[in-house]
Amino acid sequence: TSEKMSPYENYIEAAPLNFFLTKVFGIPNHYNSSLAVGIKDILSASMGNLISSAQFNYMFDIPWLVQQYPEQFRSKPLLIIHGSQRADKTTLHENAHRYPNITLCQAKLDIMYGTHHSKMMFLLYDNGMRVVIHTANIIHNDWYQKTQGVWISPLFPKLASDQDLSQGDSVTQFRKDLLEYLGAYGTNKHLQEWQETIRQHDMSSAKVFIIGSVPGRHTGASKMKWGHLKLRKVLQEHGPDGSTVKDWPVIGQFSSVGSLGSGPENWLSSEWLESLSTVQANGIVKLSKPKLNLIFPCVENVRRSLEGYPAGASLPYSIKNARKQQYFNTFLHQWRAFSRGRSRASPHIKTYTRISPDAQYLAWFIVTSANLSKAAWGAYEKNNSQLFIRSYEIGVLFVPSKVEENLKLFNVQGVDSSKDSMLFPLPWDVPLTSYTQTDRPWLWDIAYTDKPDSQGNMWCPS
Ligand SMILES: O=C(O)c1cnc2c(C(=O)O)cccc2c1O
Repeated sequence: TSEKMSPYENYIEAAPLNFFLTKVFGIPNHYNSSLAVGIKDILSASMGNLISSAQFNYMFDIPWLVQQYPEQFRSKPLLIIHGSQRADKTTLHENAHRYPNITLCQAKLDIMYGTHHSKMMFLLYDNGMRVVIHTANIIHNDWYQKTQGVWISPLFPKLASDQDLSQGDSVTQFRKDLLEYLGAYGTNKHLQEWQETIRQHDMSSAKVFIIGSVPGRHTGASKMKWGHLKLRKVLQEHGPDGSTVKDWPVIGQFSSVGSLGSGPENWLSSEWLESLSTVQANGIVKLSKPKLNLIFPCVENVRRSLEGYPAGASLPYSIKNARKQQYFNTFLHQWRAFSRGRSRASPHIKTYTRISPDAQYLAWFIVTSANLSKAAWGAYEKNNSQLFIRSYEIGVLFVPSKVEENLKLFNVQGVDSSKDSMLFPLPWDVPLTSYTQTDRPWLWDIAYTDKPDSQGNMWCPS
């Protein structure tokens, strides 16, 4: 293995949470030197001597992906898990065809409008494996000038062959939940081989919970396994206590918005917010529903971004949905990330958290592929007896007590001098910045021709 400290080891002491943002081209280097990684860093030989890998995603530029691996790893077996169908699937196969080491696996999407959104890497080395859960498509633009989130697992060592395979799970049941998520893809030989590989690795060092979504109408014991009900279940058991977070706001930050219903009580402020404001079930404290703050770029945020209006091609909020839910605008705040040098790096990251009113503490934090939509998080059906989910999503939930035994909260800014504090590297600025009177949420399918963007262009979608 390489003698020099690998970039990952350099960061690990500064990133006890393994939570990084992607490097951004065109901002001062300081903001790319700590807590930031590029795809080449993730795939670099300093992370391990790669034997094979798997890439779960929505969009793939296969020739570009191959080029992101170090030359000596470009012919290693690579499994690509996608949700493309019909012409998109044909195109993917045409692009993969010339790489004998690449195998394609199509995730079943039997439900209308469902997508394979999940973004995850399995990296198998000669001395263990890593799991990477992130928010970026496998295309150049997603790793160039956007704000994206990446969780990189510690190196999970291989279990000794005589070791009982039931060993090696973590306090958050990371491996069990990951295997259950993979099980939902059904019987695919290559995915089943990866499940066996995962079973052979000790993942006891994983300190995050998996919050996944898989398409289906989930009932009975499966109802709480996915989407916002999985979050609700984890927070009931391991969340903050009600007295601590009473009246703490919930913050949602995302890069796309679905059809949320004609009023907040249809889904947003009812079942969805109820899950995000769940506290440990011991308290009988009847909590008032907390304030909900949402972060989604306004037109000006997009216009001024490094990419200009084209950043909005990855912010697919449609006028059709927007006009049906004007109430949504009352929750909105601007994208601002001055603290991370990324106010102009348009967000494609999705994050959710519960934060103290003075913005000093976090009760928990999620980075995920899931945007603000019923398709991603699920919606109750049949009198709350089933949860209907359309898409595959995956994210990780950080809970203080699972990161460190007696840690109750994460610190946000300035470090609380008390020993039991841990700084959480927020991707965006607090306090939040409201929209101005004239600000409107970015909509990707209308024209903006009164002011040119940072590149001097207008936006005239066809
Ligand atoms: O990251 C993703 O999984 C993802 C999924 N879908 C889209 C769409 C769309 O579905 O129309 C448009 C533009 C960007 C994305 C995107 O970035």
